[in-house]
Amino acid sequence: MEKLFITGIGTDVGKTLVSAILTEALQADYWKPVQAGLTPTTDAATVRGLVQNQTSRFHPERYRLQLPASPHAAAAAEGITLRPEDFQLPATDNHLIVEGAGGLLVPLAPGLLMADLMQQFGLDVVVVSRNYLGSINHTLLTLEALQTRGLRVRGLVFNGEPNPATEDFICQHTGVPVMPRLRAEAEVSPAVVSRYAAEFRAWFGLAVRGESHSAP
Ligand SMILES: Nc1ncnc2c1ncn2[C@@H]1O[C@H](COP(=O)(O)OP(=O)(O)OP(=O)(O)O)[C@@H](O)[C@H]1O
Ligand SMILES: C[C@H](N)[C@H](N)CCCCCC(=O)O
Ligand SMILES: [Mg+2]
Repeated sequence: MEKLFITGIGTDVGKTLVSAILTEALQADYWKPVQAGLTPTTDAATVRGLVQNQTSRFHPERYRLQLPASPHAAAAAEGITLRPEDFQLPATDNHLIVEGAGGLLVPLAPGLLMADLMQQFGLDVVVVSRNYLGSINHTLLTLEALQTRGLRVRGLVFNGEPNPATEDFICQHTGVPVMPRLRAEAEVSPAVVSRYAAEFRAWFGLAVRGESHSAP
């Protein structure tokens, strides 16, 4: 079973889109433990709207915070303190996609980072790297912090128009497995997610939906 934590090199890098693609590819369950910002929509609602298979289940967020801000600030604004013991992975026999908020070292509470929660869950990690000037540094910092914490990278996803100089350097320098890349799409739709999901299924060794072979 694939149980994957989706993080990124920052906020707005495409974690929710990649989560939707992985959820569709694996017909996995989806869980966003901490949602900061509820309007115009939540990440779980976005993924639900992009996924077409009937198997995926969407587990309720543990925290739904009003402010679209860092989770520690959004929680403080509501007088809430997030604690590690508040979080338990949803029980499921299915594959599971867990989406973080922002990047790896985003604070949840004083002294508590998203990375601490990831270590608590012990899941393999998917890192989303959006291509922009500065993304090499942000990607290498993220991968180094994951390594320092003993978190295993299942795959890196480049998002945005290809930049071979950036992507080749990151791949050669770190040696992390690379998943299919995403182009900048004119619109993000169920059809786009379905197209990428087929590529990701192949990457996982799932030639036909639901039929599994050995993963790389
Ligand atoms: N490849 C792409 N093509 C077109 N639009 C994209 C692409 N990747 C991401 N986007 C858009 O960029 C925005 C940010 O992406 P997304 O919501 O997936 O980021 P995120 O990393 O999940 O952010 P957060 O930290 O808030 O969870 C969204 O509007 C999304 O639809
Ligand atoms: C509100 C936003 N879309 C994310 N959910 C949270 C991003 C937190 C970023 C904190 C930081 O790194 O400064
Ligand atoms: Mg998101």
